[in-house]
Amino acid sequence: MLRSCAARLRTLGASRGGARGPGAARRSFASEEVVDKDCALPNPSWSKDLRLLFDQFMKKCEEGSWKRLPSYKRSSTQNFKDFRTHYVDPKLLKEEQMSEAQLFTRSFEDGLGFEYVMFCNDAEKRVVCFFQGGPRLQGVPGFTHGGAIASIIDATVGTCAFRAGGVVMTANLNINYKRPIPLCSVVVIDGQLDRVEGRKFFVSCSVRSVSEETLYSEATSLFIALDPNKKLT
Ligand SMILES: CCCCC/C=C\C/C=C\C/C=C\C/C=C\CCCC(=O)SCCNC(=O)CCNC(=O)[C@H](O)C(C)(C)COP(=O)(O)OP(=O)(O)OC[C@H]1O[C@@H](n2cnc3c(N)ncnc32)[C@H](O)[C@@H]1OP(=O)(O)O
Repeated sequence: MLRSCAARLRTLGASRGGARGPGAARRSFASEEVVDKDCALPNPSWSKDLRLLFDQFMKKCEEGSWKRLPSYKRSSTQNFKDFRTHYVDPKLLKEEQMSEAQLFTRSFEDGLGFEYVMFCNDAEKRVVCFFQGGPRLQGVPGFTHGGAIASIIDATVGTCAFRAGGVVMTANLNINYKRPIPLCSVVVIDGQLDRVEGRKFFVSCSVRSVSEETLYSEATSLFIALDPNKKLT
């Protein structure tokens, strides 16, 4: 069992699996069917700016070089199950806690937390994230909390590393906060895989205003592809 999981996790990098096709993902959960909504699609809380950027990049997807990445509160893909089986020590986690587990950046009601959509261009080794931070992400009055900015940066550069290297974890994330991000504004996070050294994936990104006039933050990061033969805990 573990060996086959390890083998599947090893191939995850090649398949760059993880995300499923667009639309809802179905999971049978006890008797009723749980339908996980694809959160990377417009909802009424999206501003005009966010919708415009979404429409622009959906057109690029039609041209073929970019791909929209679906995003769910919970992932029930085989990759995710393999990750849990292989790396999560059952003694550390209680089942009832795990049943409540959700992706942190997808754990807020529409419009209150992280509203975002990511597009990837594997040929250019880039992931672009359009992010609208809601009112529950306030740091100093009127501006987005630095930890919330770090979370969406981690998710964006992490997705960039994941597309190239499969199951990765953040080893290092350095952020220079240049200008505060006004709460509820839309920003463009442009992630770029800079180099790969063995299991080390170096990814950088900028966080800019929609007009590109304001550079809010810049970050560098190191992600490590997990070694299935090494325990995490
Ligand atoms: C991921 C999902 C899995 C399932 C996928 C399915 C569906 C999901 C779909 C999409 C997912 C998309 C993207 C994911 C998005 C975001 C990812 C979020 C990631 C996180 O939010 S994750 C939480 C925070 N993260 C941690 O909780 C990690 C704690 N940490 C550790 O668990 C270990 O630390 C680990 C595993 C990182 C490495 O451990 P290890 O034993 O495998 O590797 P080792 O230590 O041997 O280092 C190997 C080489 O890296 C160098 N190195 C290591 N650390 C360094 C550092 N800090 N600075 C400079 N160099 C460093 C060494 O110096 C050596 O270099 P050299 O080879 O040259 O000697």
